[in-house]
Amino acid sequence: MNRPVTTQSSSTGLVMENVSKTFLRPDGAETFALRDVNLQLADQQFVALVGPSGCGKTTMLRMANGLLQPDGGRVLLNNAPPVPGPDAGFVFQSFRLIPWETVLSNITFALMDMGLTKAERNDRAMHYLELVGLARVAGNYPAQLSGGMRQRVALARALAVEPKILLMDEPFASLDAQTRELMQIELLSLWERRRALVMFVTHSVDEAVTLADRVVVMGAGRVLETVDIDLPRPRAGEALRADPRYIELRTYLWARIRELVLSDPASEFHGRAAGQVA
Ligand SMILES: Nc1ncnc2c1ncn2[C@@H]1O[C@H](COP(=O)(O)OP(=O)(O)OP(=O)(O)O)[C@@H](O)[C@H]1O
Repeated sequence: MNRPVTTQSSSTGLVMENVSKTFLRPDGAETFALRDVNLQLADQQFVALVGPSGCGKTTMLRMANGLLQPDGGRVLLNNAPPVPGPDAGFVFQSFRLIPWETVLSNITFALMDMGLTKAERNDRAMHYLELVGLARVAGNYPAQLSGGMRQRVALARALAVEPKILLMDEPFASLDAQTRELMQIELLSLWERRRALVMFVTHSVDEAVTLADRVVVMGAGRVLETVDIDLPRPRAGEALRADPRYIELRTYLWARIRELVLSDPASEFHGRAAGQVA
């Protein structure tokens, strides 16, 4: 399973070549967020990024939509440097909805700079609200919705711009276990219907294996390994979790991440034996 980074002949998708990024801390010290990252992700692939806290996952997402520029190397999205805007849809753990706007306006607002008429913006927003099953709350305000509903609105907003790449930064981490599983099923069903390249950051190995075609394992700013998830789709529920291949992939990835955490001097678990951490 310890495979090198694969290169694909397709020129669409996301390419990172020798990408490095350093941040300056307030005390003047340098933090290496990404070091010499090489990665090629095919269009329409579902990719999960996993790795210990601070290993560069969010930095990678921000590079993928051009919000951050590399200090070294280059990033290409469909053969051109990514530019912040409608090429990418972003979904965050904290939803980031505008509290004083209705659900519908939260989505139409994201469509403002796309050259659409007001009627087209409304139609498109309603279409995506229907897809996530929330057309009935279009006139509500975010505070009137549950956490799961808010995240579905955020998802509809990101999908409504019909992005080339969907960037999701721990989007389901703040949801309860049942809602999280339902959101995973919903996301996969939306993705099956309208494919885009998805980069999905998660701390959950189960979530990564359930959702992704490929899991990118990161540690200390580097891509350490990519693992292909060769499980059949659709994926969900007990049958998936009982699949011996699922268990094998999950066990392998969990052991890999545990090893990274235990060997990270910045981790509170640094130096503990693997058996001491459940
Ligand atoms: N704007 C910034 N200024 C200074 N340092 C930063 C900045 N953004 C990220 N870093 C540092 O870069 C490193 C990588 O951060 P990043 O947020 O990409 O990690 P992560 O893997 O997403 O972490 P987590 O899982 O905790 O969200 C960390 O050491 C972080 O402190």
